[in-house]
Parts: sequence; C-alpha cells; structure tokens
Amino acid sequence: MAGSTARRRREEAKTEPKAPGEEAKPPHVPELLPAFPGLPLRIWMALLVLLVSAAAVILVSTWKPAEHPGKQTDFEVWASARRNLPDALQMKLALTGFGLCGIPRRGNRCARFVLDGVVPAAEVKELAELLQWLVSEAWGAGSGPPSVVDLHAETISYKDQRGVAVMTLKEKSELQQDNFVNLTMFMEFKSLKFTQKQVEAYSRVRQALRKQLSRLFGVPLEGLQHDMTFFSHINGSKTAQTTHDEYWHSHIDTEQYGTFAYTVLLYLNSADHDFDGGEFIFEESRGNGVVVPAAAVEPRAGRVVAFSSDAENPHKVLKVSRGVRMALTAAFTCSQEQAASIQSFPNPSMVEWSGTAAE
Ligand SMILES: O=C(O)CCC(=O)C(=O)O
Ligand SMILES: [Fe+2]
Repeated sequence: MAGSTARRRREEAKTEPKAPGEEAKPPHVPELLPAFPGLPLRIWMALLVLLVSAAAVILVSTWKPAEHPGKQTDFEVWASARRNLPDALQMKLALTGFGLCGIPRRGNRCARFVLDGVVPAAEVKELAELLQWLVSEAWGAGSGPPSVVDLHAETISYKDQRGVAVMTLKEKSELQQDNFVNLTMFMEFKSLKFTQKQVEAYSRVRQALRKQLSRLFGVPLEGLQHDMTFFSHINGSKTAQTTHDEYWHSHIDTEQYGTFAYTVLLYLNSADHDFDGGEFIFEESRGNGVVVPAAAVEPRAGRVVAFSSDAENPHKVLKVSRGVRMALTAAFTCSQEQAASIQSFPNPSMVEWSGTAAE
C-alpha cells in the first residue's frame, strides 16, 4: 500500500514538470464542471465534500431498519421465539462498543449469554405446570399482571378477593404479608402438597442452571451459591393496580434485589405461541443515567439467559399483551452469608413423598 502511493507520486512528478518558482496550476476540468469554469479546483472539491456530507447526514437521519409487522425494531433480536438457537450456546456478547459491556470479558463478570436446550423439556414442562397449578389454586394469585411464587421464602402473590374471603379474619391475618401470602399456610389451608416429581424437577433445574453459570463465567462451582430463586407469572389480561405491578421498567438487579452477582432466567413457555410481547431487553448504559435498548431475547420454553447482575446489565421486560408468560429467575451470589440466608426447599411436611426421598 505505502509502496504504490510512493510510486504514483513519482509518476505525477514526471508528467508535470515545473519551472523553478512556477506555481502549480490546477488541472482544467471542463466536462465535469461546465457552469462555473472560473472557480478554482479546491473550491469545487470543498463544495463536493460538503454535498457528499450533507447527503450522508440526510441518509443516516432518515434510515430505518427493516420492520417486522407487530414488532418493535429499535433493538436487534438476538434470539427469536420461533427458532431454536443453532448451537446449545449462543455466545452473542455485547459487541456494540457502547456501555460498560462493550468489551466482552468472559470470566470477568461482564457478559451476556443466551442458551437453548440446557434444561430437559420434560423438566421445563414440570415447572410450568407447577407454577400454573399454584397460581390457579390461589385464585389467579396477584391482582395485577405479575404474580411471584418464591418456594424458599414461602410466598405467593395474593389478591384479597373471592377465594380468600372464605377464610376467617384470623386465618387471613396469619397468611397475609403485603401483597403476598405465606405459601405453606395457604397450601395447608387448601390441603395441597407438592409431588416428589415436582420437588425433584425443581432441584435438578436449579442445579443445572448453577452448573451452566459456572461454566459460562468460569467461576468455580463452590464459589457460586444460590441467592433468591422465584417464579414469575405475567398475565397479560390483567391491569396493573399498584406500582409493584409495573414489571416493565428498566432496572439493574443489584439495585432491585440488593445482592445478586449473577442472574439466570429460565423461560417456561414461549412468545408467539403462549403469549405476545414480553421480550426480554438488554439495555446499554450511555452514562448520565441514560439507557437505550440494545438487544432482545424472545422467551422460548427452555431458553436460558444469563448475565452479571450489576450496572453493566440494565434490562427490562416488555409488556405482555396477550396470554401468560412464565419464567424462573434464579440468582447467584458469591457471598456465603447471603447464601446461608436463603431457606432450603422443600419443607418435608409439604411434600407427598412417593418413593425414595429427594436429595
Ligand atoms: O422475566 C424476565 O425475563 C426478567 C425478569 C427480571 O428482570 C427479574 O426478575 O429481575
Ligand atoms: Fe431483572
């Protein structure tokens, strides 16, 4: 490259000999610019540059990405609901160069992963049915679209209505804490028990997610402990009643929950098929509190999303416009103290044991 430029310069010097002291004359360009033949070439060149720049500005400001009917298009869809990811692992890291996640640092806390097929379909189905069963038994659970079931904290979202009205006031006050009821007391009240199959599926899935996370981020398994784990059930036909129901806001998990080091999401059902909307959006931080959508993951039964939980990964869930969206959020911590505060599941008295006891 450098050699050919030098050669061209030598040839130009040969073809345009100049007398000592003679000014270099601009070449004549009659066909190209016939209207103002008197203008010097550098003015023409400046005009040309201006024209090209203006055209580029207009082109960039009016360009819109190709639209898919009914879809938002201000972000790239990394993983669509219709297509299984070609490999078990799609290591589509944030390569946009913006925000703190601009340089993927696998093994150093800043990366985003989307995977399909790491949890057996039968176990995903078992968990989806478990969640649907509990929500149905709890008369639809929360009054707004999102209901949360936490098997460790023993809570399920609750609305004060029909079904619970059959309880005495004393039973109600024992059960209820804010928008939640105590799951164990509620299940006792309704004579419900977990099956051994449900308990085992839950435990295996949680362990599988932990192993995947350890592999993806290169964190030794022993260092990676379970933090909160909870199910979310978003019913698109309900209307938000309180600010707690507004699940669609952008957030950072460490700010929202306080302790997470890593967040793993497992989707229990699929966009398009079971519900509309509900895309998970990874955002990019542009500084000064400005976050912009960066990439969308459409939920698909069995799909896993894993990311480090701090400011490098702001995210949100888009509104669900039809159907019910179900997911498991499994958080992980590196703090032994935090891990020790998480209650184990199950309470053996809540399980209908069918054979050998679960680990
Ligand atoms: O359900 C999802 O896709 C994301 C949930 C989430 O952001 C959270 O639980 O903090
Ligand atoms: Fe979150």
